[in-house]
Amino acid sequence: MKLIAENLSIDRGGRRVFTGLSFALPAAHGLVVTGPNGIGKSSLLRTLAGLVPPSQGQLSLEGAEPEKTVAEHAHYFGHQSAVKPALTTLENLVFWQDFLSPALPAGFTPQAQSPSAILELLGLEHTSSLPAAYLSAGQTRRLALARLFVCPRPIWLMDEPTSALDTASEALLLQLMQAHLDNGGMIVTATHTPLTMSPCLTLQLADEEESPA
Ligand SMILES: Nc1ncnc2c1ncn2[C@@H]1O[C@H](COP(=O)(O)OP(=O)(O)OP(=O)(O)O)[C@@H](O)[C@H]1O
Repeated sequence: MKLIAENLSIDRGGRRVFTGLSFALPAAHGLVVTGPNGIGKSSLLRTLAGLVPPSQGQLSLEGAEPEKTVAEHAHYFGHQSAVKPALTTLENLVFWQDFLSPALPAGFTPQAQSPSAILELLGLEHTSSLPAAYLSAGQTRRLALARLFVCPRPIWLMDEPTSALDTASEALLLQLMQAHLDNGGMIVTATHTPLTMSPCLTLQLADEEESPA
């Protein structure tokens, strides 16, 4: 399995954010996208997630389930947590498990976890019958993360994944990210915080006008 971006251009609000971006990400690899504020890291992740269409260029996933798009092979873990506040934490996960369809291309074989098992793993079991509106910011992030485990998909798109997490939760997140790579998954993450994943590629976005000639 390989995620390939060819000659991508992305526009936001009528302005070109970047152009001519290409990369290839093999299975079981992470890709850390770095660059200054406003350079287009979140926009790239949103394009990979199918939320912002590219103005030019192509995305493809070699070795994918043929009837599914790149976005249908991906989980998007963005700034907003996609948590329904009126549902309990358990109901949130049951909803996502019913709503999302898994993608299990060759070489990617993790089992879906049950909502209650992943709540326990992420230290949220005591909140299972609590409306998600009552969770703290860090607990809400952990619930958003739990969604990635109830429906296995090989590509994780993670925008500043450590935000709002305490030190222990951040360490657990890094372990889970590494386990995802070890299972043959891929992670594209935009971050200002150094993250340890192995093997890992980097993609530095830079303002073309400020790049050396
Ligand atoms: N919905 C939108 N409408 C118009 N412009 C937008 C929209 N979303 C983002 N932009 C613009 O696109 C550019 C890239 O934004 P983006 O959020 O991708 O940057 P970023 O590299 O992730 O920044 P940061 O490090 O601050 O999170 C910025 O100039 C931003 O103002």
